[in-house]
Amino acid sequence: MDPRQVQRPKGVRATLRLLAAALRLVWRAGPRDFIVVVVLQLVQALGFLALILQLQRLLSGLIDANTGGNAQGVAAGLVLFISANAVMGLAGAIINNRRQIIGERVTLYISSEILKVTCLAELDDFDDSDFHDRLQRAAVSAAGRPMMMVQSMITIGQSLFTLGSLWVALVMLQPWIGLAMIVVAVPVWIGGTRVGEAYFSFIVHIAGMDRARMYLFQLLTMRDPAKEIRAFNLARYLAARWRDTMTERIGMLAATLRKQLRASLISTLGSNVVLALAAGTLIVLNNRGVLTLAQTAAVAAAMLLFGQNLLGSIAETNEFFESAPIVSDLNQFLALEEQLMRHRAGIALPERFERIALEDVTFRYRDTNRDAVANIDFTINAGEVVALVGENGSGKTTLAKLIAGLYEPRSGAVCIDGVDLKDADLTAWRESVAVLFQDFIKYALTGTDNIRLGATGRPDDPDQVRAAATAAGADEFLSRLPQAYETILGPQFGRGVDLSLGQWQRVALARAFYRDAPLVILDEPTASLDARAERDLFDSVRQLYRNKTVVLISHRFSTVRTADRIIVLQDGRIVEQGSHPQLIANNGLYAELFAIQASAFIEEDLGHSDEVRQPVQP
Ligand SMILES: Nc1ncnc2c1ncn2[C@@H]1O[C@H](COP(=O)(O)OP(=O)(O)OP(=O)(O)O)[C@@H](O)[C@H]1O
Repeated sequence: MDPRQVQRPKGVRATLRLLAAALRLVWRAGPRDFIVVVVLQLVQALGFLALILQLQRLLSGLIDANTGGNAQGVAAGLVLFISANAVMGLAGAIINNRRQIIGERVTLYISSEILKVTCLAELDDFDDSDFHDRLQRAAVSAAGRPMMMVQSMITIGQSLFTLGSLWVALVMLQPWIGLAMIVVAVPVWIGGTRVGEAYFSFIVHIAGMDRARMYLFQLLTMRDPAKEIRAFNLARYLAARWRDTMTERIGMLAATLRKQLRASLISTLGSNVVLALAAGTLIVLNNRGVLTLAQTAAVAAAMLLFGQNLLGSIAETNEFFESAPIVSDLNQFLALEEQLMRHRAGIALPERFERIALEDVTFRYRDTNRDAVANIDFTINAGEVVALVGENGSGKTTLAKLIAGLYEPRSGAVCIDGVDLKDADLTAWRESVAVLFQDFIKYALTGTDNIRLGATGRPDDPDQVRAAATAAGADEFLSRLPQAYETILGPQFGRGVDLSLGQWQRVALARAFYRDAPLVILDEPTASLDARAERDLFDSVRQLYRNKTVVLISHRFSTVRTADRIIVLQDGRIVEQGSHPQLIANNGLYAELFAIQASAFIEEDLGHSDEVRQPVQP
């Protein structure tokens, strides 16, 4: 992604707006702790003011006492001085304690907000690498940022209170020095913004690369890819590629850190020069008798504290400016929620539909240059079993996703009882659809959970879970597991066990059965099933889906031939449709594909017979 496309907060106003947004964030995450911290910071700052003024009084008292004055005032002043110091120490301890919990709460709040957006995002967004980069920046790069920003904000807030009260004390003691102290802060501000910009540019550049690196890391550490990576001896090769991307990242980070260091050094130097000039002025004022010794000492102490506080807050300021554009970027990501929500609100569809009509539907995936499906026109009536047939890449799954409302057509419409899905309440429509994808998820959860995920809104009913499993042919093996249905399916958690691919497919089918939706889309439901399981499945499908509408995708003609209607796709277009006998009589693509599959069986059979018949030549 071009980093110039990313909006950054520019100028004092934008930074202040961002600060306000960050404050809102902290407020929403935990208002009580926030108030406690702010009040204590105020106490600390006032404590500083009291300390400085008390110091001057103490010094004057001491000088008075030395010259024969009253020493009682000195003792009382000393008690006040120590009390103020103790209160400040206590306040500091409580602030440190509370800000940790605020940071955690803000992280929890932000992560939940990020999840809200990702839950609303559509499949099309997940096909978009820019969306993944933004998500990566929000979830990974910005994950710790709210906490850092809050912490630096609190420290800066504390420093600002302190600096403010020291500044008031300085102005009261010597206005010119007070003015000079404002100038000291300018290089710190400029340096901070430079440091922040450098780091944000790095983060924007690195997002895609970081995702690729994490992907390689997952390939090497997750269970699913482990077998192929070992069988192909790929581990070392992939680890080397991972190391290369990591090394490249470190190189880019080092260059960014050099830029940051340069900016920090220049700003520190600038502030120190102004401080030195102010100190020189103070000496001159003392030498000329403009300030008394006590005043000079108090101003010097205040200046020292001011300088220390300011220079001590450079790291925090840099961190604040580093976090600012990242948090601004995060805010922009979170703002997507509103846009995505608008997309979801729409006309409510009836629970049971009568007709699904695809009207001249054309769809092209993002960043591709050809239509995956084009000019598709057909109708599915409630209760029909419609099969989609065609060679690999002909557009069957794409059509299924369009019907399920997972993608929006580029042109044309998918209408449910006359309502275009574009205008409908998609969440409600998806409740009416049960889809079993060919690449279904193998949830590393219990058998019960794997089935119950089909309808999480329904009250827990073990009988229904078992009924769905029985219909899908999964009850037999699930019951035999060590903890039966409560066994975790996946050995990576709690002594769970893995299943065979065919068994997994039956569990996924059970999930679809359990959903009990009026429209069922089965994308290659029998791909991993043995012949007996396939036959059993279709017996139960007919039984279970007597009152339902079924869209069936399969390369197995034994499976599709029973459908009421078969739609044949080629290169994303419908080339034929009809019942099995009609399509065979048509002698078109369907008949050709059917003949190829049938002859493959026969040839295999003959080939095997030949092998048996012909003796092996020595
Ligand atoms: N997310 C995607 N992004 C870009 N192109 C895609 C995406 N998914 C599928 N395609 C492309 O769309 C076309 C149709 O794919 P689709 O998955 O619908 O085919 P299919 O008929 O289901 O194939 P198969 O029989 O192999 O499952 C293919 O050319 C494929 O490369």
